[in-house]
Amino acid sequence: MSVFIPLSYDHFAPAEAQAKVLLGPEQINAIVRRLALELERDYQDKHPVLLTVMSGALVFAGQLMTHLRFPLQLDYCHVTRYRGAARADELQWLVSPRLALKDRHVLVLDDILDEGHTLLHIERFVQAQGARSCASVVFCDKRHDRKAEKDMRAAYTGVDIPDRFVFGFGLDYLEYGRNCPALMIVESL
Ligand SMILES: O=P(O)(O)OC[C@H]1O[C@H](OP(=O)(O)OP(=O)(O)O)[C@H](O)[C@@H]1O
Ligand SMILES: Nc1nc2[nH]cnc2c(=O)[nH]1
Repeated sequence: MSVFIPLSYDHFAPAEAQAKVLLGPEQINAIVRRLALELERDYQDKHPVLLTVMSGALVFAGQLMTHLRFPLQLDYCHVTRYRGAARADELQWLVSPRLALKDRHVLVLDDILDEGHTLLHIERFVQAQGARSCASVVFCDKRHDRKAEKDMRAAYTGVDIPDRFVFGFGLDYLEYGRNCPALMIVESL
């Protein structure tokens, strides 16, 4: 299945030009290392499956993995609500996990918890597969009162961020900007 995203660099470029650094690479690295220590404390002997939510969590998962010094297996799924845009649409499954999740400890890795529909949906899917446990790890949590469930939080959160559109460190705007090493904030979106 494919998702239609128009070639849109002409729209991305002005947003990039006015974007400001919210978190630089060193701050990001410190956050990721702290999360790795928390996971090491809790998952040393659990041989978890790290279920990376593509595409946004690609960079976060890659960086986090290099700090995890315990046995784990990696898998991914792809669910999208935003299709490259700044506003959400219907949730769409593009790729399902490959590993059997039954009786496994599953860590769902995502770059951002915004309204939370994506994570809730994936957590329910993982539980329905018969996982032994399921916990979410998000790099950032956008703070506002529009969460899918009241006071929703991930089990592990890297950093809370303001209620503004962000891109970089894996997150896109119109599918551009994922390769930016900083997390950028765009006030006007
Ligand atoms: O908490 P929510 O409001 O549900 O939003 C969070 C989701 O939105 C983004 O994915 P997106 O749908 O943009 O897909 P992508 O990662 O492929 O860009 C992000 O990577 C999260 O998975
Ligand atoms: N790139 C990006 N994707 C998102 N998905 C949900 N919120 C956001 C956001 O602020 N930026």
